[in-house]
Amino acid sequence: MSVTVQAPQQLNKIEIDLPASKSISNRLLILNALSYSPHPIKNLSDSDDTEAMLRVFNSNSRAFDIGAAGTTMRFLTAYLAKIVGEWTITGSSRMKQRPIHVLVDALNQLGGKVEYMEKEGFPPLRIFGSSLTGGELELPGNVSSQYISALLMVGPYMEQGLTLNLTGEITSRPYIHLTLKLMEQYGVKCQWVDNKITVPVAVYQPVAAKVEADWSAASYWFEAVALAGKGASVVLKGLDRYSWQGDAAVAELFVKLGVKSKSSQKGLTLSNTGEVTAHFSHDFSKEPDLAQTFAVTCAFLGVPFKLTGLHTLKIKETDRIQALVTELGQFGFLLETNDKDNLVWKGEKTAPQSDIVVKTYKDHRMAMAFAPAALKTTRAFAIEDHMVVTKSYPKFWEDLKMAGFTL
Ligand SMILES: O=C(O)C1=C[C@@H](OP(=O)(O)O)[C@@H](O)[C@H](O)C1
Ligand SMILES: C=C(OP(=O)(O)O)C(=O)O
Repeated sequence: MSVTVQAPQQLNKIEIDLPASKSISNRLLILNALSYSPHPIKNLSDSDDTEAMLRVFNSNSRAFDIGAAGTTMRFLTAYLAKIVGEWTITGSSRMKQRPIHVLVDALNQLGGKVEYMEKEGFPPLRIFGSSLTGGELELPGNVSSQYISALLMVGPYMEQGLTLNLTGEITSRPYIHLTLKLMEQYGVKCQWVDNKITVPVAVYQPVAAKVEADWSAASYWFEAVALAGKGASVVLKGLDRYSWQGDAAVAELFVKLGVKSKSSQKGLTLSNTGEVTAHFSHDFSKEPDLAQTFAVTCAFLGVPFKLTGLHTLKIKETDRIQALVTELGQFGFLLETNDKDNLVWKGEKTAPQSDIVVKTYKDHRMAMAFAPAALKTTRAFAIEDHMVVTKSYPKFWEDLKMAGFTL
């Protein structure tokens, strides 16, 4: 299935109810379980990734399939390693290509027993849950922060607590910070000094927690306002400028692409100032999920760019570096990359292909990053397998329609 996207003439007086953050939802589900919380979580995400986590918690089975949800796979692996019993956990074909050995090695060193069921280093896993001894451990911090968050949340229940010495350049740092802040909300305070994070032996205190709106999802509305031109505006209801989500950085970053934002009682109002930078460069190692939004926005605004810090993009839902090169290429943008950690556009263009169908590669962010580009194309284009958006933003297409897009 695919959808053809046509944009409205203008974007004005639009109000959007953003989805709840899947990152916060999936952390709170683990923390609620570990604290035996009687409180339901308010505003829980309705994304596939959170549904996958809920299915596990509501199941009597010992064998779980979490689909394409990275956080669910990583957080549950650590969680199940401390719940007595024998468990298996698998996922989509892509999930079986996303490495997990850093986490598995760590759990096995901390007294756990986790085995690979197929390919060494990748899901599916067999987990023999028991009490974990814990202690001090060296761990690469430059592959995925999700391994670190997974271990930290279970850390207070390890016999000796947990001390992680992170090696390499720490990637996706704000997500680790988010984990620590939520753990603190449940009464466990850790210490993070330089590359060392220390988790005390402790017991979580249940709290009535509420999930914030998702800042990564907000990025597609910043993009739409940027591409719609001067005078465009959108209100993102209930979005708070002060958030522990690292992707809140999108607000500051989009100022360079002509979008300013202002908080009000309603939420955050985005408006287009018409002031756009001549060149955009940024290191996305703290906000990897924003890279696609910026690549597409800059290209369609005609702003040459250099995006760096993209090393984790190759092991996400798809190889996002290659996917961007190929799909922006269909529109005539000639991108360059070292195929490792950067993406560069020097402003070179050729004629776009006719009858473009954007491939999404089972990646929600490919669909959502390309849809607003319709505001800049003279011919409508299609997006393939468009319902991939349910991974994080199930009502994305409904919201676009509300904003005047024709699908
Ligand atoms: O902890 C989290 O909630 C996430 C961490 C990031 O992954 P990496 O740490 O693998 O970069 C991010 O890309 C993902 O969407 C959500
Ligand atoms: C990378 C992402 O998710 P995950 O790693 O949790 O599958 C994402 O949502 O962009």
